[in-house]
Amino acid sequence: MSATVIDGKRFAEGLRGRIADHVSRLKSDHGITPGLAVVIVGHDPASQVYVTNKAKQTAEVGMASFKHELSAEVPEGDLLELIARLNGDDTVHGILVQMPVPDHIDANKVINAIAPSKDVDCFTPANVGKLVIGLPGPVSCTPLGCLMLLRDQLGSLSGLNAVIVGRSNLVGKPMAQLLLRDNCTVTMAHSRTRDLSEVVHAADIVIAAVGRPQMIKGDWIRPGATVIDVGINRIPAPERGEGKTRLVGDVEFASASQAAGAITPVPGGVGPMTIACLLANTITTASLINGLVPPRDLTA
Ligand SMILES: NC(=O)C1=CN([C@@H]2O[C@H](COP(=O)(O)OP(=O)(O)OC[C@H]3O[C@@H](n4cnc5c(N)ncnc54)[C@H](OP(=O)(O)O)[C@@H]3O)[C@@H](O)[C@H]2O)C=CC1
Ligand SMILES: Nc1nc(=O)c2c([nH]1)NC[C@@H]1CN(c3ccc(C(=O)N[C@@H](CCC(=O)O)C(=O)O)cc3)C=[N+]21
Repeated sequence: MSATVIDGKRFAEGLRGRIADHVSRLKSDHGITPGLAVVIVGHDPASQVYVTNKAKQTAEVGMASFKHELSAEVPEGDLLELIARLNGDDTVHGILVQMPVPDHIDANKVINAIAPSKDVDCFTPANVGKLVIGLPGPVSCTPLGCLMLLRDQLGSLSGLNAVIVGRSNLVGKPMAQLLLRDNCTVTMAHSRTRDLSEVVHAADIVIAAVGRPQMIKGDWIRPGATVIDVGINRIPAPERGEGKTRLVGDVEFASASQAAGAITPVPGGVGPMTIACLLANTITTASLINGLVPPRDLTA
């Protein structure tokens, strides 16, 4: 069997189109231009690409985009001061500090400095709490993107066995909350999980968020399962020429796509959805800051 390849890139384009429509309504009906500030510390080339894509897509949907690049040696206090300034800036409705930050900076301090009302990553304890108990607010971007692709593919997720490999605050944990909300039976696997291949084999839905290139093999996948590959790993690709690299996920795509019913590719799967959901969250925060009800249909 050969799986349906889920086109996250195209799905994200559609979502950005709906976001652009909503932005123009916010402008014309309420005089609000949603604004997103992205802060990057250091010069990691992969992060730079990601931040540049984000800025470009933010502008394309009609939002205001603010980019702040700080040197890798910036003192923690300067970063916290910048965040405080953005918290107080009425043209900014969303603040994203690209992770990871350099070792001399305490990531928890940075997260806690962001006003929850502008926390479009859904990193602050206040917003994580809202997510868990189901109150309106931003929803973690990557998990939200995965959920949208799953709903589009499967319709109802009710009663399905979902296995999430990886338990980070960024992906695994919020993913579990969203799938639980959609009535999946959720299992979280991690580096101490025994018999991982068997745990994965029980899943109707597999979410791979490990950060290990092609670790999850095709024969672990239950025939017909839906596989969402969050991993973004750059590996050497000598076949493309000396020193060249390519992106692969955490799933061995060639073998897994023989077993799965549907599977996301890397690139072109979850990644573009993450950025589109970030823009959707900026509409949510811009609405709430201005006392408006955030649109529910955008990411439904
Ligand atoms: N597409 C997108 O938009 C995004 C992609 N990513 C990518 O997703 C991947 C995961 O990111 P992130 O969640 O931040 O990663 P983290 O490194 O924070 O977490 C990795 C998780 O995988 C678990 N793990 C590590 N090794 C194994 C193993 N051998 N078997 C089982 N579990 C294991 C770890 O377990 P333990 O807790 O026990 O250590 C941990 O929970 C990365 O490739 C990242 O680049 C991330 C964000 C967005
Ligand atoms: N505060 C914060 N929030 C994040 O959401 C966050 C972060 N920090 N740090 C890093 C990770 C990683 N991440 C990605 C998002 C999109 C792509 C993406 O668009 N990928 C394209 C390919 C891009 C390429 O070619 O390099 C794709 O998969 O098709 C990748 C990675 C968000 N993260």
